[in-house]
Amino acid sequence: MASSFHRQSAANRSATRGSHRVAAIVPLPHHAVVAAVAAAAPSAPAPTPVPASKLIDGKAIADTIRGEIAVEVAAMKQQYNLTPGLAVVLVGARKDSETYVRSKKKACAEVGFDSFGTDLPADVSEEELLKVVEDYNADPRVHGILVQLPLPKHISEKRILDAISIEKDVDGFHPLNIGSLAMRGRHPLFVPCTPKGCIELLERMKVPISGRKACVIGRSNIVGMPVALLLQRRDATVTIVHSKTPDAQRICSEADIVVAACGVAEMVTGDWIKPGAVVIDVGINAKDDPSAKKGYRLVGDVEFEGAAAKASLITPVPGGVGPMTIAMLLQNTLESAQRVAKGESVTH
Ligand SMILES: NC(=O)C1=CN([C@@H]2O[C@H](COP(=O)(O)OP(=O)(O)OC[C@H]3O[C@@H](n4cnc5c(N)ncnc54)[C@H](OP(=O)(O)O)[C@@H]3O)[C@@H](O)[C@H]2O)C=CC1
Ligand SMILES: Nc1nc(=O)c2c([nH]1)NC[C@@H]1CN(c3ccc(C(=O)N[C@@H](CCC(=O)O)C(=O)O)cc3)C=[N+]21
Repeated sequence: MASSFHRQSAANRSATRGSHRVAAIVPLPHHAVVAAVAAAAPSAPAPTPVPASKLIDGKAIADTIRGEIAVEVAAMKQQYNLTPGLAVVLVGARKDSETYVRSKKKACAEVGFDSFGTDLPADVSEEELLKVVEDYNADPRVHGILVQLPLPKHISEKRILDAISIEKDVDGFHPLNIGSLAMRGRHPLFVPCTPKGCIELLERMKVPISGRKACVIGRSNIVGMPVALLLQRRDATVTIVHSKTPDAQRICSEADIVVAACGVAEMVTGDWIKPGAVVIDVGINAKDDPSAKKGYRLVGDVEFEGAAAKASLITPVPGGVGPMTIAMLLQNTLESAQRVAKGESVTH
């Protein structure tokens, strides 16, 4: 049906120099009108689907990694009688944070980890939160501690994150971890989860990194800067663009690999993408969508359809980097438990 409408309108178009309104003024056969109405409802015509061969299926890759982790956990229980444990601390009742924390706990259960959780009210004092972190630092059942961000305004994020014992900092946010990432010959204890997930996607998709031009859009401590450092460690030539960069679009359009982490919904359009580039979209933004059950849907920092038309490979949102972040959190927690099991001392 849809194709017959397209054929019909194409025929009409030649007589009217491309105006789509022709469909309304030139009588169409009944079946074409039905197709036109279907195509117009509920809003714009559906875009051409992105071929599966272009998609980086982060959810499937994360599922594979979680399967690999579950095997390691079972072996560790056998060999060392030790179960990895992750503690997740949530302050306040932000809906998105609650959702993430729930999925982290579920992911722990699925791979056979113990999970510990502390939910605190939004008005908890900094001292009380510090006490929770210190208790987890001292608890031998806990190999990883994650304090869900953002924290309420009255609490110093820096003070809390600095209090997490470096051997349990599975988020990899400690300055020593980031510092090690920036130095040749050094290896951080934990690589931050989202940046690690981006690299894992490139590696599992066999995307060459060495010698390629990469553009990272964003320079935050938790995504942009560490992802740029990781790409650079793998011998990419990396340019970081940020909110004060003039001509970010032109710079980006020269890159073979683009990592978008600017926190601006659908900012990176097709014009930013060099034909054949690989696009990793870290962004998670809620966009109003009355046709969606929840009234919104998730979109990335990349305008997906336009970028996909240019890219050779692209991550979707949801189902791209997000699930990898959780898989990498599990992997970091497993590594932490393995260090304990093997009695490895922690040095930088
Ligand atoms: N999938 C996942 O697991 C995760 C997803 N996210 C998502 O990733 C995105 C980035 O997160 P995060 O790094 O925490 O965000 P931040 O807001 O901390 O940082 C955004 C960065 O983008 C830069 N930026 C902002 N506007 C522009 C612009 N117009 N042009 C170029 N650069 C710009 C900022 O520049 P400047 O430094 O100059 O201000 C800043 O460096 C968000 O969409 C977030 O929701 C985050 C964590 C995990
Ligand atoms: N200490 C700390 N560490 C974090 O790693 C951390 C944090 N705080 N605060 C918030 C951000 C955000 N983040 C995400 C994790 C998973 C998905 C994810 O799984 N997203 C799914 C969709 C989930 C949905 O449907 O809502 C997807 O993209 O497919 C998204 C975002 C971790 N963060």
